[in-house]
Amino acid sequence: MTEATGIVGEFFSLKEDTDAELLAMQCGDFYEFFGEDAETVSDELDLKVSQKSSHGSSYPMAGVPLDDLTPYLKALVERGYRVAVADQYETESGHAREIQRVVTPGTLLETSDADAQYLAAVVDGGSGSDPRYGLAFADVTTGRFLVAEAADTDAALTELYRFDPVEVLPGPDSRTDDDLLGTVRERIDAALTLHETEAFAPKRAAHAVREQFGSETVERLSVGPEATAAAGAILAYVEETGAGVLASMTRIQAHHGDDHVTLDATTQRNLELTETMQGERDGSLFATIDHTQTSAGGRLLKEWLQRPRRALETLEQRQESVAALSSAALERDEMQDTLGEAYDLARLASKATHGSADARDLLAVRETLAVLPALAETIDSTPALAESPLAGIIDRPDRAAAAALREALEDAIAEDPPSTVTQGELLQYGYDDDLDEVIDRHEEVKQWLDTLDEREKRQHGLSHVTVDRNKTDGYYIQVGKSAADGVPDHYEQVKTLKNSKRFTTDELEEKEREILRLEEQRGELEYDLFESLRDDVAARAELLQDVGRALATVDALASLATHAAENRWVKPDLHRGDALDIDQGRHPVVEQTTEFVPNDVRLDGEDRGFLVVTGPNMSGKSTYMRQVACIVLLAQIGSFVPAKEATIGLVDGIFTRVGALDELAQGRSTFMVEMSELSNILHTATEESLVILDEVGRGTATYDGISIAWAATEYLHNEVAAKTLFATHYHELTGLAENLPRVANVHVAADERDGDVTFLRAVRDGPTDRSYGIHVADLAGVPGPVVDRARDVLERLREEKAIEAKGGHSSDPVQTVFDVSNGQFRGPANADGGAPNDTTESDDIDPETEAVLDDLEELDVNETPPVELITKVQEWQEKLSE
Ligand SMILES: Nc1ncnc2c1ncn2[C@@H]1O[C@H](COP(=O)(O)OP(=O)(O)OP(=O)(O)O)[C@@H](O)[C@H]1O
Repeated sequence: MTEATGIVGEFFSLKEDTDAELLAMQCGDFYEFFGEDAETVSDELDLKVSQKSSHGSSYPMAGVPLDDLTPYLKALVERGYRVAVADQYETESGHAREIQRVVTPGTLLETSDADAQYLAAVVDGGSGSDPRYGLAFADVTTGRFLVAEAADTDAALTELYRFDPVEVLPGPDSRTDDDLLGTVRERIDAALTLHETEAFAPKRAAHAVREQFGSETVERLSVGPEATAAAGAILAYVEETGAGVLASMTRIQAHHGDDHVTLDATTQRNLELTETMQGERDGSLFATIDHTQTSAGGRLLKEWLQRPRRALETLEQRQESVAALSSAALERDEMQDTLGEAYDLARLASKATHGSADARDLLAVRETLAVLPALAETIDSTPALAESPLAGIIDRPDRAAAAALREALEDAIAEDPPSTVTQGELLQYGYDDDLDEVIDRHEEVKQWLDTLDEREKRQHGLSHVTVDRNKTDGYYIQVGKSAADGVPDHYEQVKTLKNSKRFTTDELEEKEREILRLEEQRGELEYDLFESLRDDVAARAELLQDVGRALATVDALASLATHAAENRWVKPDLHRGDALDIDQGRHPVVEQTTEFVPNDVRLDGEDRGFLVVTGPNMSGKSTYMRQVACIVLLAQIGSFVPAKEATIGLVDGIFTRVGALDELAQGRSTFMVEMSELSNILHTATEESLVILDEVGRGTATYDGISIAWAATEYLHNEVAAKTLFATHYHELTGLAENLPRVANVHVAADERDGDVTFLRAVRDGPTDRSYGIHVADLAGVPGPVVDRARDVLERLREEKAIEAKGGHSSDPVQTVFDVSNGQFRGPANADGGAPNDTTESDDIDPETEAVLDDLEELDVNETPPVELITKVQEWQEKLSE
């Protein structure tokens, strides 16, 4: 094929200069895609492909009209493409084209989605075995910019999951980090972009960050070189893609994991914070409690849920506001109505800095600025609200500056401006003297033209006269056929129609020239004035962000108050101790759709820190445990909680391990996932954490499962000492309460009468006596013979098996035996006259088994890391099966 020339050749040569996957090149009134790009675009967006010939070859071509590019770009970027845009501009010798910007998922400004749109960078600065991460997150649509640090891969993933970026820029060392990137690919729906490595170079990055945010700010942040490199890389990337929004990034904030409750990625998913396990928004905790009126308020509330706080003072302040707002129903309604008038100020600020805000956007800025004093008025005139922290929230932005900007816009922008910015009618009369002069003259000529028909009728005794304009004929006087013969001599005919004739006159032509000139003059003058007004607004980006933040905060608090008031939620008492006491708690999401049976939860740091939750399948164990996690989480965003009364000791992290639904599809064995999640919890949870374990050990053979569950319980109890709820079908575990001082049993009650099970959903102290699993199988329609056979097998298992168990006090291990046949513990070891390991002396044990038993005896469970324990158990199993 011969080399393409002409515009196709130009397209390919521009394409070579960019690493974007697609190129849209302006050709006159269209943006065109050629070659493979045309085919991709046509497949994705259903565009028609035609052929363009160049130098004897033909090339696929697809195009979109100039004004329609934005929605197409948006659609392509949302499908994960990076699209370069080459604009055409005039030169002395014709025109030229140049790539002005590259639109990527993280730099797309034209989003209509209310969600935050984070661009993330992650830099690994540690050594191979000791990684240390720096992260930066920027939302170009709102100017929000944060840096964070993470001590290991899991912590880095937790932050990434928390911010849920749409595009991730891995630093040079992170690109080969399969642990990190593999999980990012699996769990986060983000485009991975390999940006030039120089952008991550420490010196260059630090310089960029100082230039953008000022040296002082950067020093105050005191983050390590990795986080600075990540921040610098983001700045370089935003600049290079040509998004033109750097000016809206007015502030850099450090996100300190320590201020927030640790919520690892798995937990965020398990608790269905922002979407359900099936990926739906509806049914998530966020969707349930969201009554915000503005998209900024919704974004903030979601951020609160994803980043619950640890600081008691912050939480109590939020609680006070929620309490005040929930007691003042009428005023809250009024404030929510007022908030309904607000637009997304942070996004408008970004549009202004980018130069894409039109007059309607500035009008939106003006209207939203007016919301602030309106809210302040309601707050000030309502004692309960005025005395709450709300008053301070409203006063935080510079209100005088906000009022001044609003007034400036009030005097400037026309009441109903068009969406184009080049054709005038954007500004009010009186805003600018020169403009007023043009407007006066323009109006005068318009007036002259508007009244011309009447004058012509009167002066020349004509009937059926109209004056109008169109593209081909310009201004004309149209006279009905019957009167057309009587027009004066100076009328010059321009066109004959079926029922009329069109004329012009010298005077009309002159006025036409004048009005065109005035229109152009007015358009240009207004555009210049508008641009400088827009620049003024852009220069106040930080103020707009402050006001936007204040409105969003009030909106989010009012939303919490609304939900609390409508659902009878109560204000929890927060404290720094261990006790968790929930009286008649409910699950915040399940209670919306079910006649919910409330349940109590009581945990303390002394004799009740670990609850083993048993109960039949389907009885409500998972719901109960999730309810506890959700209530604690809600309390730590400052919300009220679904309960009659609650006292909540603040936690530093919430960890969950619940049944994995979809991991198999992602190519990892369920059991492997289960174990790595367990391992993460055992390593990371602390004494101040809340741990929720649902059926740990289920993914493997029963005895493996029990052993792991058993060992994990001991470790969590003895070493970690976290507040834990552990639901299990292994009834053997209920015996642990006898040996481990902080373990207590609770069960979800069911009533069995005449072979029928009724779920009571009530949680009671003590273990359950049966599992009812076979009953559920029966309920589910498993064939009769299978159910009967299962009963037989169960019976036999109960008769034949006994499990050896080890108690808790590491200094003085207690040997106990749980006898499944009678559901009782036989320990301590020699309580029934013989130690369980008496059996090792039996004659028929082979040497391999004996070796395993010796090994087992020697192993100190409390001193052995859980993962090693698991490996050991697997080793023994293999030996025994040999
Ligand atoms: N307190 C409650 N009040 C009303 N309905 C409840 C309550 N708790 C649970 N449910 C309902 O009972 C059903 C089963 O609950 P859940 O999944 O928590 O049971 P489970 O004991 O964990 O089951 P399995 O052991 O089979 O996993 C769910 O549909 C849930 O909505």
